[in-house]
Amino acid sequence: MAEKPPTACTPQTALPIIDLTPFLPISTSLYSTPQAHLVAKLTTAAALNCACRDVGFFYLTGHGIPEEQRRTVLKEARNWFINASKEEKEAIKRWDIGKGPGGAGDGARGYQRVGENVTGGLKDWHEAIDHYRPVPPTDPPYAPIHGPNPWPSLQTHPTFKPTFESYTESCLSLGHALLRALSLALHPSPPKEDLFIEFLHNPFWVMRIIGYPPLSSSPEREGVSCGEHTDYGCITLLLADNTRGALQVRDKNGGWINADPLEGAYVVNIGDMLERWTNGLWESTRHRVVHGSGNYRVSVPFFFEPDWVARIKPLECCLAQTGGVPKYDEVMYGEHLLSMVLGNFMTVPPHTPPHTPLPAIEPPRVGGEKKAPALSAEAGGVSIIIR
Ligand SMILES: N=C(N)NCCCC[C@H](N)C(=O)O
Ligand SMILES: O=C(O)CCC(=O)C(=O)O
Ligand SMILES: [Fe+2]
Repeated sequence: MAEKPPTACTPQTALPIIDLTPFLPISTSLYSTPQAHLVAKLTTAAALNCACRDVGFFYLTGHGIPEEQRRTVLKEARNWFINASKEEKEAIKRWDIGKGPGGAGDGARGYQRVGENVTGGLKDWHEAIDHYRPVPPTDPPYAPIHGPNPWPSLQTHPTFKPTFESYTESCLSLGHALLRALSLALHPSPPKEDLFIEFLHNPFWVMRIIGYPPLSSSPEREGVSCGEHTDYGCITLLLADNTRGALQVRDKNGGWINADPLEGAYVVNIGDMLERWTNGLWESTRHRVVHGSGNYRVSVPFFFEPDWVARIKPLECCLAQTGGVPKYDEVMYGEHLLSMVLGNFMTVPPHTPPHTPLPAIEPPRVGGEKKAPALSAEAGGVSIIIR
């Protein structure tokens, strides 16, 4: 008789490590019986439930994406940020809605220079290329986020586009596998892996390719590289270079945990839609980037999201575990994303120094219980970091 999977959680002071192997397509050949396979899945699912409930962030191993592919993605990203000229960068710039050549511009896709992103009313100290799932040019529900994505020139960077396109495919497969595991984590008995299938016919996705110059290179030599926020969708698969001490995660006591890179693993966190589906059983955990060391840091978060038109409200099995009263209004995922994304940019005069407080903006939240993030309280780095 196979061993029973564990049920109790142990208290966490660091990010838990979750092995997804039992949910990969190859996994069927790894176990001697279907029963042994199920036990392995339930063991992973139980660990996932604890990780999502207690921390909201975890390291993911056994994810099936080759190390070589992950290294290549980071190499391409770094190469472009370091070597592309100012003109090459501006050639694929993001435009405010309708402000690009010939009325182009979706307000989201493309290159963003250092200081163009804002979080909680403050400028972020990073540059980035944002890509979104390409959608047909006139498909109404997606307006104004209509594709395609702008790519660096094939002449100067011929391997960039194929590298990121094949990486996107890998992340989508991984996203589906992880959502099956999360389903089982919420519904182990009887075992149910398909809670999310109806929301994932055509999963939306967002990929940010981010370059972080050292904060010491900012005119004010302080502030944050990316302000405190939650992510907007299902799950974030974070691939980052080996810089330590940059990404910080809020713990349940209001302190910060360093989410340093772990060789071969993804850093994964849950987003706003999972908080809503679970009726708050799993919170979409706040995090920020404070890149204090002297190198140029590169990261590539892949946001695996529900269908654009999916209507998200607490799931029955989660309501049953949380007193039966929904804490969140129903929301269409695409509307939530739009309201968040369009708040990420603000046209500011070029002479404004980074990290001067901008006019306060209320981050749009549809329903839910989240408070607007504090505008500047965290920027001075007064919080305690537990290592
Ligand atoms: N797609 C995602 N999650 N992007 C997060 C970007 C950083 C936070 C954002 N400026 C904000 O104000 O929310
Ligand atoms: O660069 C990182 O480590 C995290 C970036 C992030 O949180 C985001 O883009 O949403
Ligand atoms: Fe994030």
